[in-house]
Amino acid sequence: MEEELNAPDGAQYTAEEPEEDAGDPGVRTVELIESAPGVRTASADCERGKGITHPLGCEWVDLSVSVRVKKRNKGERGVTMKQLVQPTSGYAQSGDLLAVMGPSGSGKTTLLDAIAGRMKSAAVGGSITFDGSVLTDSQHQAFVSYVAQEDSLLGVFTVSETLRMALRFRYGYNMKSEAELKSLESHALKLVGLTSAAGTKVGDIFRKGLSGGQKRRLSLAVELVKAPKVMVLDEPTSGLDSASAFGIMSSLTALAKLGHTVIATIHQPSSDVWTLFDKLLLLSEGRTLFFGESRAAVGYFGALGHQCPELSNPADFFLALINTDFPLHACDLGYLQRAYGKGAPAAAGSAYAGLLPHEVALAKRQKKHVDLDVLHAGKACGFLADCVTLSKRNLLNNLRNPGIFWVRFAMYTMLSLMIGLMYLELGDDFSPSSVLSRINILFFVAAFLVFMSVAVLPFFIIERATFLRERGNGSYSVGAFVLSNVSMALPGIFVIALASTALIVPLAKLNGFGIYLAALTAALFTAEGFMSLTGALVPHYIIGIALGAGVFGFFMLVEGFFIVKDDIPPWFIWVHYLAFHTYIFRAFMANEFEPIASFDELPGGAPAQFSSGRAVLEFYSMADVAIGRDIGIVVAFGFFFYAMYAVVLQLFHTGKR
Ligand SMILES: Nc1ncnc2c1ncn2[C@@H]1O[C@H](COP(=O)(O)OP(=O)(O)OP(=O)(O)O)[C@@H](O)[C@H]1O
Repeated sequence: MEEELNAPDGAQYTAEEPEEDAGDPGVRTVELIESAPGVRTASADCERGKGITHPLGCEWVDLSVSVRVKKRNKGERGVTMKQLVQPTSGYAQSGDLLAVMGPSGSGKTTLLDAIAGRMKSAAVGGSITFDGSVLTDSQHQAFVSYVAQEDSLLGVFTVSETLRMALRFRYGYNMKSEAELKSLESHALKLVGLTSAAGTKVGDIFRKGLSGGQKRRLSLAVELVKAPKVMVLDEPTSGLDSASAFGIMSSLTALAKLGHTVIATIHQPSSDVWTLFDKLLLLSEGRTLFFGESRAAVGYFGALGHQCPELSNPADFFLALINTDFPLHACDLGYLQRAYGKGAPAAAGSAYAGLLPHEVALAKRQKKHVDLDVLHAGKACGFLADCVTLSKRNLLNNLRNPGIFWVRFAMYTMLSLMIGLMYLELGDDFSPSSVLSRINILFFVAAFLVFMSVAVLPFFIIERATFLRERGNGSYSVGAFVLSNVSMALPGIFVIALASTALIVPLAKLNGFGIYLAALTAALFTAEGFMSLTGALVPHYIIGIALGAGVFGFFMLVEGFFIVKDDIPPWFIWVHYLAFHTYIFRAFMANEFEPIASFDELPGGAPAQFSSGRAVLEFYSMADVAIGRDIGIVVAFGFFFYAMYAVVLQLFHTGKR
């Protein structure tokens, strides 16, 4: 079972030397994986390129990335294209650890995103092939795992639970036994050095958990357990101390030696880490200054007149050389670019320079198409299994994250108790003034309890980052995500509505407990659907809260309380129909007033304004209320919001940038 972790395509991974592999004199043997009994280790089976009969990972030819930017010059308007990455060619094959280095802003992330197929709005030129084929989006997701620069983990889960869920998304429930899953989990933990932290919670704003470096390592392990063929990592060592950085890079090297292709950007590798790289791609200002065997880089730059001093870390030397932001040691970049472009590096035996190394050419001849069986192995479970995993996760997350359920539950309970006490035994009072009290309590519940759903938005937006990562890596579909969100939101909503109803209705002695509960549950369900949609539409929760509050405020204004429907100006009447608050208020009003046959007369025997509950409903233009239909409309709005939420996620939250 460890083999699945270690070998992305076990069938193609043998201990035999490939026919035409000339070997590599500069090979290092890596003994880094502490293997479980019976697990092949990197050192036992393969050195770079050896033992892998299927050596081609990915190749890019004349790859460039451009984005549209507004023209900046005075008097000029419109947009122009800005090239973030100039045409560059290269490859990373099974067994390789390719390090992409360059100063900040040099285009490393952009290049990585392009290779990993994560560009949405940018124009990507040239070609990128994996095992000789151009991949579709879904093939990309199965073939390539991407570890982004920012960690996006759910804070309420332990390290072990986080990995278990990643395994469930990969294997579902029938493919692996509990023992096999446990073994995969513990092997991944060993690889990233988190065994002792297996039971530690990731941590969030409510609780302390893993350190930044540990989170980084967990993000890596989450992708590692899926055994992807190609791993693309943006700054896997950022925030780590030098020993941890070396540990992580060692694990990645070992992984590469077992047949994976590993491409990673790295900012400031120590000299120990530098020795682990197989290949190096050096970028500055979006231009490639070097691509080739990392051990050839010192000689290459030496040949161009930039000799790395003895006992210096070559990584530090190169980065200082090509950093134009702080040009303390910076050289003439133009010269290096021209030299690279002219093929000077080929002479140094280091550059791609349009010449495919013989093993890549061989693999291209042997294997023209992507092995679809391998790709399908990337995701071995279906929609239902994903729904089960996501539902379990949502339920636990809702229960464990105080901000999602418990804080709201406490707020609703306290407020409902106050409402119940404020309007104590109102139902026994049939004086003319009780009409106003009844209408006010119902408006307050319909408007303010719904309004409080805004509080959940920040958590939706925090969790969106996790969704983006998982969707980008093909863990599950939008449908499974939304369906499990909806189904797991319902129990919490029902409990909150029940607690609120149980406090308000008996204390205030209102009519129709069951209908009141149904209307409040529907209202909270729909409000949460609206906030989910809002959360998907806005870039930041502050904007989302402002937007949600603004819309809810507007809906309250036109729901028929502050101004009766017949008096709403024609230019706003459409909002009255669009606002789901309207239907909640109508259902509450009908539920309360319909059963009241009469109200008391005014003191002195003068008739009151409203003789009966029916008269109140008529005054508020609510004579036509059919409670079931109105609650049904609220629920329909809820499903509409969730459907729109799914559409927005599908179209705009693809995990690409
Ligand atoms: N959508 C965009 N529009 C305009 N410029 C962009 C866009 N995306 C990135 N850039 C610019 O492209 C350059 C390269 O960005 P990129 O994030 O790839 O750099 P990087 O080398 O990964 O930097 P760092 O090491 O700091 O993460 C930067 O100058 C950045 O401002």
